[in-house]
Amino acid sequence: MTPAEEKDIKLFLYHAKQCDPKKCTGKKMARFGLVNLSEKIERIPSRSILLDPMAEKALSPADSSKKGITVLDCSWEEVERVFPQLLRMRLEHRALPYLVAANPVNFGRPFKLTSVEAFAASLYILGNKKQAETIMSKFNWGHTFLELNHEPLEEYSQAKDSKDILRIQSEYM
Ligand SMILES: C[S@@+](CC[C@H](N)C(=O)[O-])C[C@H]1O[C@@H](n2cnc3c(N)ncnc32)[C@H](O)[C@@H]1O
Repeated sequence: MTPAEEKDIKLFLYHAKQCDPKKCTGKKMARFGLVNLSEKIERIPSRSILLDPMAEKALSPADSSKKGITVLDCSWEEVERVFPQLLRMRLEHRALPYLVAANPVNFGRPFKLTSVEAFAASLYILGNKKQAETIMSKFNWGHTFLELNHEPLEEYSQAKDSKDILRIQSEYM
């Protein structure tokens, strides 16, 4: 698909109110109208992809038919407690493959992405590169994330399925 043909993928953010709202990248996206923000867990649409750092399956282009992408904006200290609670919901849990953070808090650290980085990486992998650039353009370090990860993101976006993603990831780790 060329960028001109891209149809926006719906983005959902469940905000657990565990971070400083002034520094929260998800809240900033909501201020720009780039994400549907909810503080009620039951509002997360079923069958959307839930970006879960602990999920067994990696996100791949084979997930492009799912109903939107959901990020759970919580503290990293709470991740291991909060995500297992969501397993009862009908969501497709997916982890992102090896990518390096470019945000000022975790710059250079693999896997530990902010909400906006996680959304942008997913959009890129699912073929919505223009939408990924649009959301990152609201952050002064946003372009750096896409630049720093350009090579793996391009490769991941050409992958066939989750297994293929893991094969590509192993070349970067
Ligand atoms: C833990 S919160 C932290 C948000 C941070 N306070 C902010 O301002 O962006 C980041 C969320 O992005 C998603 N995420 C980040 N890195 C991920 C990864 N490697 N795999 C899957 N999801 C990831 C998850 O939904 C995760 O809960």
